[in-house]
Amino acid sequence: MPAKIPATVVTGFLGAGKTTLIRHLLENAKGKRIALVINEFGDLGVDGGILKGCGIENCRDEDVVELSNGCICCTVADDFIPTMEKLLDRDEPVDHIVIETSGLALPQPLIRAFNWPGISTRVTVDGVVTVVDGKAVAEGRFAHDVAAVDAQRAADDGLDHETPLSELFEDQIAAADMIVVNKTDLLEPAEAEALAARLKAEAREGVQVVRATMGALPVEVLLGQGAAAEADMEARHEVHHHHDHDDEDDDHHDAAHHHGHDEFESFVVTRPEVSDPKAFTAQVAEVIRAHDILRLKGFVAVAGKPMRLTLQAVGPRVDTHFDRPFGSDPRETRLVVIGEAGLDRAAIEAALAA
Ligand SMILES: Nc1nc2c(ncn2[C@@H]2O[C@H](COP(=O)(O)OP(=O)(O)OP(=O)(O)O)[C@@H](O)[C@H]2O)c(=O)[nH]1
Repeated sequence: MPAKIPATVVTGFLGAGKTTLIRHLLENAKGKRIALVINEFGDLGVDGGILKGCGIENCRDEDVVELSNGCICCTVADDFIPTMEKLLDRDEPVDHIVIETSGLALPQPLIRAFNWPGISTRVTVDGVVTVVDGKAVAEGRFAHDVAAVDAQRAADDGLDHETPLSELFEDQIAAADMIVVNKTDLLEPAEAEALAARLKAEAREGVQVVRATMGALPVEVLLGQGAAAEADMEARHEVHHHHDHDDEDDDHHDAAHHHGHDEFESFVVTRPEVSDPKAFTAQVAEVIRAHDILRLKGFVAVAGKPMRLTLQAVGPRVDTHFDRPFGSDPRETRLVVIGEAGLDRAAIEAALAA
């Protein structure tokens, strides 16, 4: 039987730097043929848009596959498995598969999917790489205190003291083989070191914690971990208490807390060309602040410029750069807005159109 194809799962909270890390990996793949599978939150396909046509030599458009919008634990049978099978059935096999999970997805259901008959004999999870926004976590935005939570749980089993965001973060840490403390350029060296030490203490035994800027890590560090993560799911248990009840309580499968993604929503805002990109960026920053938007990203059409302006905002920080000509895509501004459920869509649309 041929050796299993290794797959690396890249997970991490919204805007932590997953796409940036993958881009760096592709640019430095040293001839390795890598296929990408992308599971995005929001229906705009920004990450696919950034990675497709990225101009990187050994990254061909057909090597980038986007999964339909939605969480993998719901779509595994009709979307994820067929996508993987198609990839594995190619005449020219790839050397490695990299899967970018949605920044709001639990990694565990995806890893578990590798045990499905049909693919379990052909592919293995080489490693789960959890990318952390070092700046955000150091500022305590997704901070959590595992010891305190455990103490609360011990005191009252029926209570859920966690917010969805911190649960998600803990699940991503629990699933990791490697934790990348990214955005260290925004931290003092001592802060980055302290954060790395803290995450190491919270992670499973033996998990590597590395620091990075713009996800720049050698391919040898990221790939080839040989973890076979799908085979030791018990060690990577979800923090979410609801998964403990899955067997006895299947009726509640649709309840929001079962998935951890219904607490979030996203929509796309479309605008015509923008004449003053600086002013528009400031406007975006203001809207983010006013509406507690978690993540906003997409492409801006700037009057008189043939290139699209990529706009990326993580919390209050907005980055922009021109990436490539619009090509056959419509010349318009399209932004995906992601936040916790209850976003005031009409007000956000109005504010972005002002
Ligand atoms: N200063 C700084 N910015 C970074 C770094 N890494 C990524 N970024 C920026 O952070 C923003 C988000 O990066 P992405 O790579 O798109 O993050 P992501 O995790 O793929 O985001 P989602 O797909 O929305 O979950 C972009 O504007 C990046 O340029 C870093 O190390 N330092």
